[in-house]
Amino acid sequence: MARIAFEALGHRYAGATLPALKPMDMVWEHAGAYALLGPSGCGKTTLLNIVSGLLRPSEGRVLFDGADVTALPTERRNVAQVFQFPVVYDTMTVRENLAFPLRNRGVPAAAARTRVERVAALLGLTARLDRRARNLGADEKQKISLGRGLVRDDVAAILFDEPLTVIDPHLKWELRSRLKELHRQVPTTMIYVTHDQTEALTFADRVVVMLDGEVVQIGTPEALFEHPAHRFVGHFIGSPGMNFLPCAISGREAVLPGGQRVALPRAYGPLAGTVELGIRPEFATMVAEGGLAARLRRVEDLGRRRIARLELDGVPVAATLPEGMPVPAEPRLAFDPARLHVYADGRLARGEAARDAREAGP
Ligand SMILES: Nc1ncnc2c1ncn2[C@@H]1O[C@H](COP(=O)(O)OP(=O)(O)OP(=O)(O)O)[C@@H](O)[C@H]1O
Repeated sequence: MARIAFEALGHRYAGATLPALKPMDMVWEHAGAYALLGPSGCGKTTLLNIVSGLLRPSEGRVLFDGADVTALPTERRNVAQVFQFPVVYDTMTVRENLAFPLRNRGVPAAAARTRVERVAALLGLTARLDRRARNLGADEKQKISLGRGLVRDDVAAILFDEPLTVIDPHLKWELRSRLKELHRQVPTTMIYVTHDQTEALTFADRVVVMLDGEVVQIGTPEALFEHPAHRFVGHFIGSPGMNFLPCAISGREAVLPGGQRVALPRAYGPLAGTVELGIRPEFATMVAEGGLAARLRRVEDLGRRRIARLELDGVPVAATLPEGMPVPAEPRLAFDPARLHVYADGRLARGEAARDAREAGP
């Protein structure tokens, strides 16, 4: 397993006007489970291919445990890769397929057998071990691909590129949990590319959120939920996503477009660009009295909770309608002050309290 560091890493494809990756510095720790999450075209595959050595970056360096691997081809990086579509030898049995990466490395037969059987058990392939791969369905072939990626325990990293794309939806949940379990048992640096937030949040200890060739936040699933560093993270993570209300900041208050005022947990200095108040629907609650006046558009019953769709000073807002509360005739909305964030041009603004704490740090 390796600690992977990027130094001023960037990439522009030949002839492209915009960079696929903007210059970035970043570290992925030993044995971490990382997910690269973002919409199509944000640069996830480009970054993964730079890590695997399939692509040489146009700028900067990649280090594995401090050693510069930027110019090394894939076969000299000691990485395992699992792609979207199965890569299996049809004429071999499942056991032979799984053992292949071990045989290639000269792992003794007894050790290889133990390892193959362990991985097969984790992926639910035990009963199929002596079947030819050719006779299996797409799901099972992809499980073999996953197994071949996971079977060695001496790799620098295992790279997964949307590995559950061909997997049947009901199996996806199961495989996600199995991969997580495998990471617990064999702590290897794992990098998992996906555009699916559920996959990223289930698998990863740290999620790397990308947008337009930039890493906009690296954080635990909790951090992405509690403190989205970028408007995009607030919107992309969570269902429904975070609410954003245009506002003006006046000391410790946000003034909404219709003039209603919201008390803030901290003061903000002058902010440039478009300023917005961010609040997750989980922390915006309909109340019987007090709070802010709003107009109710509709209520969505999601089974375990009810989401009210409102307009607050003309801006659409999703909020929580507490269990048992009748739909009010005159809707009022209260925000949990500790959960309010302010964004300037899409980026989280640090308030005075946060700034003081940072300055007091080492
Ligand atoms: N070989 C290439 N030549 C030129 N431009 C490319 C090439 N491959 C990717 N790009 C561009 O680089 C940007 C990043 O692409 P990349 O494939 O890394 O994104 P992604 O997040 O993996 O998207 P997807 O989920 O659709 O694979 C996109 O604008 C894409 O069009």
